[in-house]
Amino acid sequence: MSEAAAGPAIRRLADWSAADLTELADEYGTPLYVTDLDRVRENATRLQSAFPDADVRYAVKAHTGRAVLETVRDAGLGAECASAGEVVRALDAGYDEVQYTAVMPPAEDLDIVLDRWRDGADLTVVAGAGDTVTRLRDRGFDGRLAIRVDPGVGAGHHEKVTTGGHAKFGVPYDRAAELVNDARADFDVVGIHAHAGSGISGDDLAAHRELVSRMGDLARSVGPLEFVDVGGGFGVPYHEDEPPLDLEAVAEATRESLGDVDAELAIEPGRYVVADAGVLLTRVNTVKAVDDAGATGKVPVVAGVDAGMTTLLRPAMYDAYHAIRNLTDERPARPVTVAGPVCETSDLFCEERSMPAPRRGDLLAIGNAGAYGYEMASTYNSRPRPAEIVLAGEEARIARERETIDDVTALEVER
Ligand SMILES: Cc1ncc(COP(=O)(O)O)c(C=O)c1O
Ligand SMILES: N[C@@H](CCCC[NH3+])C(=O)O
Repeated sequence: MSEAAAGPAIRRLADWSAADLTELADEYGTPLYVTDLDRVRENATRLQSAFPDADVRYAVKAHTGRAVLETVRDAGLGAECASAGEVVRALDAGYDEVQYTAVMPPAEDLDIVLDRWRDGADLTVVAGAGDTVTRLRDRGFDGRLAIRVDPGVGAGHHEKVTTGGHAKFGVPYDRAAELVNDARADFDVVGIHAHAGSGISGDDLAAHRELVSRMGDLARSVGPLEFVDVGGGFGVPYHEDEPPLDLEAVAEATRESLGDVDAELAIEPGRYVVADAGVLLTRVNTVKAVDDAGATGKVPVVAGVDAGMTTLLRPAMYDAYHAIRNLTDERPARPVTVAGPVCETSDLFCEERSMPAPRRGDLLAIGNAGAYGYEMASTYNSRPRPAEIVLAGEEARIARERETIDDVTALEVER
């Protein structure tokens, strides 16, 4: 498949039609996630084109909505799951082969996943601790097992999403070969696995090379395997002026660093598949002029919107930058702080960013909201989660209904 068939490497917020998004917000209300399934398919296809010899598994945690899962499955990717819930959702969405990467797995997760395995699901369990291997053995699991390794090298857009080099994830590199060989007595050991972290940019290529090279060495030391999984983490540009990741260069670096191994390469990207396929629409409800003109000489404005950290957590949690566009009007720029309705100081989408001064009623679009957006939404402050619309060709349809306050209290038990 050519690069052209898979679309350009990044879809910027400016590329979305303001008229179409405004129509959706008017019809379905705000806050509203909009996910373009055609773009999801393009991203999946671009990954397969860049890594034609690899098994590409979508890290479903980035966006686990059914419509996205089905689109990615139809594009031919597998599923990488981090919990029993994700495994169940991937199997229900029709994935033939599912990988469960168990992180400190609660007993209930192991029980649910192994029940599915006993029922015949084609599952690979990735264990990141000797203790997890023991628990799997104790539960009578003798199926497809991979060992997650701490590669000792990490990368990512923020320290909170850097996994490599953190003792939480994987078995120590120098103990991995022994664990793989021991496990062969009781399981069908099919692979080794490592993940550097999330949001890897071109600047992190050296860390990626190092991780892959270490995994190549490990693979050669343990003998034939079905796969060497070098994780996901491929980043997308969040700033308007950031270049897209050169996927071909990453693929070439991966092949070179892995060297000759008696195993297939596997990767498990999440963000890359869905980030630029999603926008979050939010309506301005409050505008405040702030007295202090500051160094810019322009009166800063705080614009209150109906989405908050409960809708899109990334700015509050990682200080993540998301592009913001006023779809209603292009007015002269001034320093604007966009703030949500949650009673937390960190509930901000940007602080004193130069953008057209919003007015009450304006519609704002927040870019790259397709990955770790809806999935990290919460009901803090008793705020119902937003609705999600999916686009496919000319069609727009509701994929997740807007929650209500009744939904938020539905599980409460009265005395
Ligand atoms: C084990 C594992 N695989 C894959 C991913 C997907 O990462 P990303 O969405 O950055 O591609 C993650 C998240 O960091 C992960 O922890
Ligand atoms: N949730 C993170 C990515 C972490 C992925 C899981 N290991 C983000 O939004 O950037």
